[in-house]
Amino acid sequence: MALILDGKAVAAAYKAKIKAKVDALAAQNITCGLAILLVGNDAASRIYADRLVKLATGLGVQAVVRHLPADATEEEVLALVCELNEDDHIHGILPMMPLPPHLATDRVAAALAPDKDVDALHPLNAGLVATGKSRWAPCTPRAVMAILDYYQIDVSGKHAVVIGRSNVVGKPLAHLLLGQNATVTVCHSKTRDLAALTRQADVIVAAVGRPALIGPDMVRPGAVVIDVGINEVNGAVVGDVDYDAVFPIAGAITPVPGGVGAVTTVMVVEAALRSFGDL
Ligand SMILES: Nc1nc(=O)c2c([nH]1)NC[C@@H]1CN(c3ccc(C(=O)N[C@@H](CCC(=O)O)C(=O)O)cc3)C=[N+]21
Repeated sequence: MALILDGKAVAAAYKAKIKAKVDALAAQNITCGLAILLVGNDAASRIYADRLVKLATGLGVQAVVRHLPADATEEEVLALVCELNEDDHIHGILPMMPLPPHLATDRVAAALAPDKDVDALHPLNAGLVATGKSRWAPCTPRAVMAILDYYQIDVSGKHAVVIGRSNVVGKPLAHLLLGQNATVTVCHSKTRDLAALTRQADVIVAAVGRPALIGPDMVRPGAVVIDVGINEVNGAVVGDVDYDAVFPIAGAITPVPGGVGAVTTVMVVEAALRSFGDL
């Protein structure tokens, strides 16, 4: 029987701090603005954008979704990024990943104003995260670390196995875990015998986007299982972990929904507010 790591409880602690900050800004007639740049129709990105707009609005932060069609040209995307960079009412910009394959993610990332770059996509910010010099890692890895911190799960000296090597989740999360003195293994689609590695893990983080990727045979009894996946299956949102099967074996586990995702959205609003100083 696993301890359920409740993302909503973690989120609540941050929401209170965000609300205080937003109220202080409102007293000065300042409204924080977040722009979500969505190109195409990725399911996880749509779910995320909807959640973000609801959360931000509820907290008094103005969130706008700028939606471009899946066949938008790179020039159109870059022009929109430039417009948002120059818009004084916009304090944070979040381009949803993945971008459609015909777009060069690197060039879009490099076009972001580094100060408005909510998910540390700009190479300057990514480099600072990799060298352990930035408080503003991408929002999903920060959400994972916030959950571990809230439940006082110390990763120092532990073996963390991260599955997924994206620039928004796997890679930066590996850096954050290293910063907390974990021994980190990063796995991906070319990894041989994934189960042999996950069975050695004290902490498993699944960030792939494949339902039921992690089954009970892959988890050492007592391991901490963090599910970053957001998949739509028959209209329901599920993660990358076969939750019901893994729950009896794990020591602690994040549900989906109500786990990492519930904290990630709060991290975005926090990051949008960062130009106004620390919370
Ligand atoms: N640059 C970038 N950064 C991302 O972090 C990123 C991205 N692009 N593209 C899309 C994926 C997906 N993603 C989600 C995060 C939270 C929820 C979320 O709030 N989930 C809630 C509710 C789900 C529901 O509606 O049931 C929950 O898990 O409790 C969903 C999806 C972030 N991603």
